[in-house]
Amino acid sequence: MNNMTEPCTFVIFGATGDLARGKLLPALYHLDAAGRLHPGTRILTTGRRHPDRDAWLSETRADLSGTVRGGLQQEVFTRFADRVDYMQGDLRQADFYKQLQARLADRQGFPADTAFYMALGASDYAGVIENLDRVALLEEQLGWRRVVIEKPFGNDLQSAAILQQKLSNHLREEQIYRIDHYLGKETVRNILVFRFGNVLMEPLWNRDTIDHIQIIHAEPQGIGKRGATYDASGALRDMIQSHLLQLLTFVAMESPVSMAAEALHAEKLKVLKSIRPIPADRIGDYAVRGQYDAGKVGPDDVIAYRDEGRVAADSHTETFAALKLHIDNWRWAGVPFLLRTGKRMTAKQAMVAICFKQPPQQFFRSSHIRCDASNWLLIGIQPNECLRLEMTVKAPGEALATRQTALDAAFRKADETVNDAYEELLLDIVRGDRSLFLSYEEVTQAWQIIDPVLKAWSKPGEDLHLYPAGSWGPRAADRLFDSACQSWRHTLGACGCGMEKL
Ligand SMILES: NC(=O)C1=CN([C@@H]2O[C@H](COP(=O)(O)OP(=O)(O)OC[C@H]3O[C@@H](n4cnc5c(N)ncnc54)[C@H](OP(=O)(O)O)[C@@H]3O)[C@@H](O)[C@H]2O)C=CC1
Ligand SMILES: O=C1O[C@H](COP(=O)(O)O)[C@@H](O)[C@H](O)[C@H]1O
Repeated sequence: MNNMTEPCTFVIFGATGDLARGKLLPALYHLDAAGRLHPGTRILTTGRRHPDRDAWLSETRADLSGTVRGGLQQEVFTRFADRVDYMQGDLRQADFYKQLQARLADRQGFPADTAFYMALGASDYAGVIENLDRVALLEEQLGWRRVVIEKPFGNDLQSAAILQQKLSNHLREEQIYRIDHYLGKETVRNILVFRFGNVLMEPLWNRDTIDHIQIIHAEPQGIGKRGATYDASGALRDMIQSHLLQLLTFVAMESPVSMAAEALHAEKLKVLKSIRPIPADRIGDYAVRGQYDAGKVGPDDVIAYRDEGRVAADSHTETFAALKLHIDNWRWAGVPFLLRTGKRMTAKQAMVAICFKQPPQQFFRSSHIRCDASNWLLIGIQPNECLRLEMTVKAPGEALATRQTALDAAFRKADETVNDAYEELLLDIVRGDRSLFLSYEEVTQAWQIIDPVLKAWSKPGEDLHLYPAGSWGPRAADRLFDSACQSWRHTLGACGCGMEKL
């Protein structure tokens, strides 16, 4: 067994939802398969949709068959299923907590150390925690009690403050794990290693050589069955307030004094604090919103966002958001950071794309500046995890003709697998390691940045651009660039890293 943790109980609220089905349960299964879950660890899942354990388990088995690496292994699934219990109920009803308390208290093998996981919409967190405390489930006499809060932490700056106030009535800060699964991704943590484990890039990593930076997340999926949760959220809250701003901090921060939680939090917070506020009267110059219309993703015809289940027919919730930010500090003055995310886009790709400035003199070109002569560093996060450096080289034959070529570096060897983000983070919770979880200050600072945009987008308006499903989003997002030479990067393309796709 490798890195096995102590036995504990995971209680998952929202275990019938998209997050649990698509990410949390596969992560727990993978940990079990790898012998990283203690044999005594138990999982109590809750939801409304299924009446009993059998119904929940049968859906979970079908889900896992489609999601786990290397296909479902019956032996592992049997062991996994033996750990799991399910409780149906409405978590807005007080009775639910009495039943939960009874289920955990009769100690049907549930270890006392317990992590409560909120795989729920943001508006439910405070109520659940208050109720857990009411039935004494947060008391720590017998073992630790930790609460995992999914992003977004609140709905805006004000509600985040209210949520924090409510949590602190029931929990010590050390019990709160504000999760952002992007920080659990190995390719995201590799940004820190790439930056601070090599001397090569540091002299170039600033305003002198960098033209602009793009932080991109595109996915072809729509919102599936999570209409109710997503329609109350939107792309800005769902992806930018958390994941993309966290990626930005990794790209932009100064070297921390160590990789310990406080040191990382401090450097990330400095970056967030240096971001120039977006002026409320000029939102359109800095932010573009869109919503997917019907279209074609690959070979499939797909419906418009407004026709998805549990979405308001006149919804103005954005499924695409793009933002231009400036970091007003010594290193980054004058370098725009462009963030873009969208659902029902052409293809899946998350990456950081760093565009370097044009050479000061064009020896190998006609006198006018050519847009395609920039060097790019592309840091693939998923599914293509390659590191790619695009540069200008001489084209064979013609005198001084040039062309672009790429140096590709694999993130992993072909026979290595990369753990899911949630695998590591779930173990960190059990170990009590909060270094990859967010501080409250970071969360509020991130809300501070996007709050003016949220306010402007809370109303319907002509600035909500419909884009066909299967495209790269609305063309209006192009207007965020400062120069005609700048344009969005979409994918890493065929990266010659020799990596097999997981
Ligand atoms: N989906 C993803 O990939 C990711 C999501 N997140 C975050 O995770 C959270 C959950 O998202 P997601 O799973 O997508 O949302 P879903 O809408 O898919 O799931 C919501 C879950 O909450 C349950 N629920 C809602 N109301 C009640 C209630 N009154 N009583 C009992 N259960 C209830 C639902 O149960 P039922 O369906 O049985 O009614 C369902 O299990 C969000 O905050 C999101 O931002 C974070 C990272 C990734
Ligand atoms: O937090 C979320 O993330 C997923 C995308 O996660 P990834 O690891 O697959 O990139 C997104 O689909 C979801 O809407 C959002 O809530």
